[in-house]
Amino acid sequence: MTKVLSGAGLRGQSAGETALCTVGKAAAGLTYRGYDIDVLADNASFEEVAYLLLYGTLPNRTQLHDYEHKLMSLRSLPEELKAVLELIPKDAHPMDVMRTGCSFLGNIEPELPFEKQPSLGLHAADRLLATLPAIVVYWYRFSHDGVRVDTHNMHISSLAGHFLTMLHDEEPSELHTQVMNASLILYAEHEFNASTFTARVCASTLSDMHSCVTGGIGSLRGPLHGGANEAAMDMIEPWKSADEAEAALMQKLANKEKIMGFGHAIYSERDPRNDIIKKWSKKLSEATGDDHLYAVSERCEEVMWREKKLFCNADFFHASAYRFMNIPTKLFTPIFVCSRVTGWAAHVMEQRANNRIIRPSADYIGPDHADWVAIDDRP
Ligand SMILES: CC(=O)SCCNC(=O)CCNC(=O)[C@H](O)C(C)(C)COP(=O)(O)OP(=O)(O)OC[C@H]1O[C@@H](n2cnc3c(N)ncnc32)[C@H](O)[C@@H]1OP(=O)(O)O
Ligand SMILES: O=C([O-])CC(=O)C(=O)O
Repeated sequence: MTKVLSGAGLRGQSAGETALCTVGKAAAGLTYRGYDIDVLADNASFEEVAYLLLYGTLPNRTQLHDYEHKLMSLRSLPEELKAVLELIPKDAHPMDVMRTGCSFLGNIEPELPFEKQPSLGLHAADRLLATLPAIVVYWYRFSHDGVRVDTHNMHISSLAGHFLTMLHDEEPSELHTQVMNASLILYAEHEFNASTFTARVCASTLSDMHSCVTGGIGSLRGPLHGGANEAAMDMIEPWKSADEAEAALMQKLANKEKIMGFGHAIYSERDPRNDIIKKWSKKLSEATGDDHLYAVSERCEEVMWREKKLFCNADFFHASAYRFMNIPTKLFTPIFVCSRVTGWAAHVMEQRANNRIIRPSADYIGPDHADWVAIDDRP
């Protein structure tokens, strides 16, 4: 059996410096470059937040206009990439599609020599930010509906609106655009979480942006990280009332199961993003005439706090919010990618600006010495 080391998971250990984000300030706070998450979610567009993370300051009106137009102009997918996406079967997981799409784009549009001109990294980041939503929705609509979506839309400036329009073939309501915008802001950045750390380790070898982001997608996929929004939906979907949810959840806790969408490696009191997405989930529940899903989610929150003192993380109320907007469960974690790519890329740029290869040590727990045994003498 594997021995769990006291330092397992590197919890509480600093692995470097960042100017991008604070997580768990006074046990519960979150800021991006000093701006509080509540303020950003209430006032900013996702594009403003992306600019803040990647370019270092909030854009003025002209800079924002230019940035939005730049991102819009980068939405088209190359024909070779579309051909690859069309080969991926319908039952593939969209996170695998994104991983492949990102990696393939790196073959046909490799990042130019960023060592000589660091700003080339930002161009690769902007291209990924503009194309990742197109990659996943193009594949989804082709494999599920046989439709080749035109991803080059110069009409809708927000990534939130563009994503929902490509997915549903119609422009979203104001409410849906607002919720998606807030969701993208909440998911954009989170210090040295597992996927960002993956991207930074990759960057520290002086690898290219596409490799760093591809690695980030792979790390985010797991249910202990970004995959939790999808896993939370799978859990709550069958429960048709709050009482049914409570009984089923109590059984899961008795079985010592992990409940997806609860707990956090850094926050100890609450996840500040939960109040924000929960508020939007409630608004959507009222707007759609939902008669149980929001109540089920709220009861899960009550039971988990009462029984385990565990709070909802950013993922839990995202599940119901996305369902109310008719987003298929399999696309929940890919939306997280469309947002977190800003954080990953900003960390890659930060790592490159002050780089030393990341190479920690391990505490060796194997045998001191092993005598060689010839192959025919082995048991
Ligand atoms: C966007 C994001 O990535 S947010 C995280 C999304 N992930 C999830 O929602 C998955 C469910 N949550 C978890 O697995 C964990 O809470 C993590 C991975 C987020 C954090 O993990 P850690 O910091 O290692 O916390 P750890 O696992 O040590 O938890 C401490 C105790 O609480 C328990 N616990 C933590 N989270 C949960 C949970 N969701 N359900 C049940 N018990 C839990 C653990 O079993 C452990 O109990 P023990 O001391 O009796 O063994
Ligand atoms: O920070 C973490 O460990 C997980 C994460 O990415 C997030 O909560 O957004």
